Amino acid sequence: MSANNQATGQQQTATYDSAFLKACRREPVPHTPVWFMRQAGRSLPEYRKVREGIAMLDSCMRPELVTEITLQPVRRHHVDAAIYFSDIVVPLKAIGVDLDIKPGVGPVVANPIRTRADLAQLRDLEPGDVPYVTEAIGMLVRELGGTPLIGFAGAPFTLASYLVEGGPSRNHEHTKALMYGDPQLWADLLDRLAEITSAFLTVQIEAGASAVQLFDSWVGALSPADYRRSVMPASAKVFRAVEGRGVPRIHFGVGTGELLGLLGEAGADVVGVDWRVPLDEAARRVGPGKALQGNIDPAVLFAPQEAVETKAREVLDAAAGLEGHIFNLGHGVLPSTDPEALTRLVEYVHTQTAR
Ligand SMILES: Cc1c2[nH]c(c1CCC(=O)O)Cc1[nH]c(c(CCC(=O)O)c1C)Cc1[nH]c(c(CCC(=O)O)c1C)Cc1[nH]c(c(C)c1CCC(=O)O)C2
Repeated sequence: MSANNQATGQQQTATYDSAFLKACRREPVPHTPVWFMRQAGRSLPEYRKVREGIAMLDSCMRPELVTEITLQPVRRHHVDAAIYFSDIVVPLKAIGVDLDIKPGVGPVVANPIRTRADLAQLRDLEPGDVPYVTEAIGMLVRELGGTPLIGFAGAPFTLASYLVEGGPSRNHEHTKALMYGDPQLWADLLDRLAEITSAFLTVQIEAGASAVQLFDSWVGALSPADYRRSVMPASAKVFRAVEGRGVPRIHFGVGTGELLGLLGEAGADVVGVDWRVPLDEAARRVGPGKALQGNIDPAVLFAPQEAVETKAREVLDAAAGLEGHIFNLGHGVLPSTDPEALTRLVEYVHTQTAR
């Protein structure tokens, strides 16, 4: 057995009975598991301290720093899972795409992809392109013990949006122009991205990640018909590539109320829900055989504790009949969130649901 496979095996054994993985498998849980999207990051003073003077993308390539940042919210909040500290554009950077993450802006791409010739920027990702990922996950698996590590990647549509627009976009106009105007080039672009994303998730699983989340953050901009025709084949390809490894697959996007059924159909074991659709209604839209993750509005954390608990109670009540529920926010932790409000929320959910 290779050292990597051994790490994978050890991690899967140590974490198998965790509340988080049980909920992903829709088995009974000792308490509702909790983690937060963007739990590692600017809301934590200890994060801001270790990141001082280090650019975002550089920090993602330093295994010891990645390990420390990934562990910070686990230590502080006692969440039920860690999420690997990285970014959705890291695999693109690793294959040589000229891009950067600008503070307060997000990913910015030097040469946007809009023609067939531009596709040449996207070669296959090899494990050797991201040695720091394998190394950091190996360290994390040893440190985390029974706490599962979630690996992640950006989904083809969301990555395409950054690549085609050249940066963050409100209306995704260039992306949609390509999707509607040149369906063959669009399909080829998404297929390339599916290959890269599949390879990136596979590296994380082989290094010891216990679950993976595919972030299609901006796909809520599409109608169900367009999603099914122009995006779902590529996302489904990613889910098939990581199927059958005993590693649950989570699928999440913002504003995807009308797409929830399709997000599940694409191949997810767990569907992430934002705060716009209550979980009981989300369960009807997703159908049986899938767990749900969510879904308190991240802005609620700015209200007094009592109001946060009222909202958390509503989420737990709506989730009462679900086959499997992982408590989370409906999108990432906002940077100016009081970290103590997050710690108290974890404690509230754990005590309310202890069985
Ligand atoms: C769309 C998207 C991106 N990156 C990601 C997504 C999907 C999730 C989502 O919908 O929020 C995913 C991501 N990015 C980051 C993580 C870390 C793990 C975690 O969730 O704790 C994860 C899971 C770190 C990060 N990625 C980024 C930061 C902030 C930069 C910093 O701390 O210097 C962090 C902690 C940068 C980034 N990268 C991106 C954005 C929009 C930004 C924020 C820009 C800004 O407001 O400054 C692209």
